[in-house]
Amino acid sequence: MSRRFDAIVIGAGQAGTPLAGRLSDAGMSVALVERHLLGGTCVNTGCKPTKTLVASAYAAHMARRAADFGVTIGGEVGIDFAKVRARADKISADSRASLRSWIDGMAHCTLFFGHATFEAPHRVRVGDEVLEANRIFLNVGGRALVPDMPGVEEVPFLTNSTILKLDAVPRHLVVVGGSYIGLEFGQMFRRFGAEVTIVEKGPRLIGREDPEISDAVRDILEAEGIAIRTGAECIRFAAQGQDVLVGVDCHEGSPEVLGSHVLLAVGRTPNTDDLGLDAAGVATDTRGYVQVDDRLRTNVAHIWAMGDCNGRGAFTHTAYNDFEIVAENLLDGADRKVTDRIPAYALYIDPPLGRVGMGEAEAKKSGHRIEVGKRPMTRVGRAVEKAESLGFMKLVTDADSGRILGGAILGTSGDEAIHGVLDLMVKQGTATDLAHAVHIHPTVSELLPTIAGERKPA
Ligand SMILES: Cc1cc2nc3c(=O)[nH]c(=O)nc-3n(C[C@H](O)[C@H](O)[C@H](O)COP(=O)(O)OP(=O)(O)OC[C@H]3O[C@@H](n4cnc5c(N)ncnc54)[C@H](O)[C@@H]3O)c2cc1C
Ligand SMILES: NC(=O)c1ccc[n+]([C@@H]2O[C@H](COP(=O)([O-])OP(=O)(O)OC[C@H]3O[C@@H](n4cnc5c(N)ncnc54)[C@H](O)[C@@H]3O)[C@@H](O)[C@H]2O)c1
Repeated sequence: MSRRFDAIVIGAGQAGTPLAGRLSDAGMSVALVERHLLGGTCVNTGCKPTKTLVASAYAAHMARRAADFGVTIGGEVGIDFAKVRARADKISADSRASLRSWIDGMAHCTLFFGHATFEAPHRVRVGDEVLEANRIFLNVGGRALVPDMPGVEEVPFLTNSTILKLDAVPRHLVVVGGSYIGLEFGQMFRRFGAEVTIVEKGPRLIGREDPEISDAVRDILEAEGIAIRTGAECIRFAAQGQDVLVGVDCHEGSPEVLGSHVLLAVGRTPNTDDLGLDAAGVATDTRGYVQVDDRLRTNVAHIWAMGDCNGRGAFTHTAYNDFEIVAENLLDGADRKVTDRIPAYALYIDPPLGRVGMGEAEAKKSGHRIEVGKRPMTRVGRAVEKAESLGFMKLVTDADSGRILGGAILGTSGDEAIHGVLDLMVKQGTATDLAHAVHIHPTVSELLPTIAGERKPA
């Protein structure tokens, strides 16, 4: 016997749970299915634990720099890694508990724990239960990609999930992949006391950013003693006693790195391979991402896909925005679209990189005649006062219309201050609008109007 619902939501991630809540509030009966932990990646193995660990690493770093501020600390700064980990574990657990009480309070929502697979376009199996619904919403997220690199099966390796279970700081952490996950964990473990080597196959770190951002990030990390090997074209692994030998074959430097631990941070893959999508006729692309239209409908009219599994975003805020698009279109008569979203994100190294819209190279490539306003953080009063003046801020505008095309703040509070640019872009503001805004002193944001007024052809 199957159980009928108005809607089935598969995955209690960043879009699934709020959607279940809105549908339930609208009086619909909802089955919410989760196979592992409520909150998905962000809460359990992504944003929340990592940003908690980043905060501990920052505290250690600032404690080591105490003398710069005229503060004395009696003796060396130590790391109580068990406490560091417990803090992250608790923040994730608290978040799960709060999600559980939210879901339990939903009037028309039934929570099923188990792995969901399609049996037919309207039918989903979860263990012994068979669920049916007129509408089905996928929010199944993704997991760490483990490519078929030579030797990878023969050595123990860590992913973003398993690294959170370490009981001690690795002696030498070799991070494969020089993007978000690799750089955040790399810097954090360096600050916890590990030797760290980051191995990136591309010619530079965070290869999607403007080269000057990649270069500045590299300088920041190297200044903390992190070894960086870019252009590592032939990565391979071999066990050597308790350690792992990572072959990098770079053009210069040692051809191999011997690490006590290896973290694979080379991208993510969607959790769509074991969902029985064929039984529902839902199409995916060659990498397994569910194909959706601008309103997040799949090729099957009663099935939607939200969050990382649709390949249209890879962040918590984009997954949550997917929920807003689907819910408002369905329940409020709205017509919201993914393409209305302005790309924005932050890289949580220290100092953080806040990014919005296009970079300089991308703006040029897309045919704009551009102007750029730029300032090093050494000329941002607040950064100097805080003795955190690494990095720079940059604004990219269209020379003809004055429209803001994008911005980057690699610097203290860059993740927060970038929202001043983002909010103006949402309203299609111009550089003159920004230049005329009177920002609060002393802040990092107060220099945004200044660089908007000082922009030059680029
Ligand atoms: C280390 C790391 C750090 C990150 N830091 C940030 C950050 O600082 N800021 C940011 O914006 N983003 C960050 N992200 C990305 C962010 O975590 C994801 O973009 C976000 O969690 C995606 O949400 P989602 O709802 O699409 O999927 P998820 O949160 O992954 O949720 C999917 C859920 O579906 C469940 N599921 C899967 N298949 C099935 C099935 N067949 N049946 C039942 N349940 C199923 C899973 O168990 C999971 O709970 C980070 C990611 C990582 C890995
Ligand atoms: N602050 C944040 O918002 C945040 C933090 C962490 C993760 N995330 C999300 O998680 C996702 C995954 O992050 P990620 O860093 O794993 O992936 P990514 O796709 O951003 O970067 C993967 C990196 O690994 C490199 N690479 C690929 N194959 C390699 C190989 N064989 N050897 C060496 N290097 C190789 C790539 O060139 C690239 O630099 C991101 O898309 C991001 O959205 C976000």
